[in-house]
Amino acid sequence: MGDAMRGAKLSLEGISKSYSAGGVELDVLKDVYFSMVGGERIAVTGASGIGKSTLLHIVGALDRPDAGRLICDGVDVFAADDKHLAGFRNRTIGFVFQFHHLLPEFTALENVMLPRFIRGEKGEGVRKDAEAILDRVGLSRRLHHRAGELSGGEQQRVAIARAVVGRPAILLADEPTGNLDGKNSSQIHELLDELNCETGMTVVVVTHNMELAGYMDRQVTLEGGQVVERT
Ligand SMILES: Nc1ncnc2c1ncn2[C@@H]1O[C@H](COP(=O)(O)OP(=O)(O)OP(=O)(O)O)[C@@H](O)[C@H]1O
Repeated sequence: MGDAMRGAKLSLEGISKSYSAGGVELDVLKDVYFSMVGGERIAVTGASGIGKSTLLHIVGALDRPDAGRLICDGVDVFAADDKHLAGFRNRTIGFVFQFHHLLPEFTALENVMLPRFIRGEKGEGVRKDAEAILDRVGLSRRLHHRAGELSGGEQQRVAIARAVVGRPAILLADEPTGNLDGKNSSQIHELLDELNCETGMTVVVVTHNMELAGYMDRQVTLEGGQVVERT
């Protein structure tokens, strides 16, 4: 996988986020303070609907908070204009969604090359990197399968390959095993662990699986709009 990635130092300082829907105001995140150092593996747990995805979307700059700052290696992320924000998302963050969001008509290889094309990179290097990372996640024999033809576990591995092909400092995974059986679920967690070890990238995983959460360096729970440290 070439040169090592490195986790970034990231802090949330007084982050708040509310939604209003149907005349009801919902305060999902309330003045959240939370820091992570580079290379940590963090599990985020909490009841359904408590705000885990909301938190992850803000950490990944997919959504803006109503108040508070996100500081990444000393830079105030949301103070930047949309162009720089897109740059942060594209270069610093890798995002794995619960339902992978692959393009079903495109091959595994094309899906993994896509983020690099979006960055404006092209050429043989992009293909080689995509092939290498697909090999790394055990899919060297599925490069030219359409994403829609792969099994659930294979699709999620392609999604992880796509998230890390740009060598992000931070990998955010929102219930990446939510739709997988126990064996596939363990394999995905092992893969995330190995990538963390090999590259030094920070890994933040939202999971309902307390046993898998127990293997992470830190476990935090979202409760009453706050991040509570468990370990
Ligand atoms: N765009 C939105 N507009 C209005 N309400 C929203 C919006 N997005 C989320 N919510 C509400 O905010 C709360 C937190 O949602 P979120 O998806 O962050 O929870 P979660 O902890 O990830 O849930 P789950 O474990 O079920 O995936 C929920 O009650 C949800 O209904």
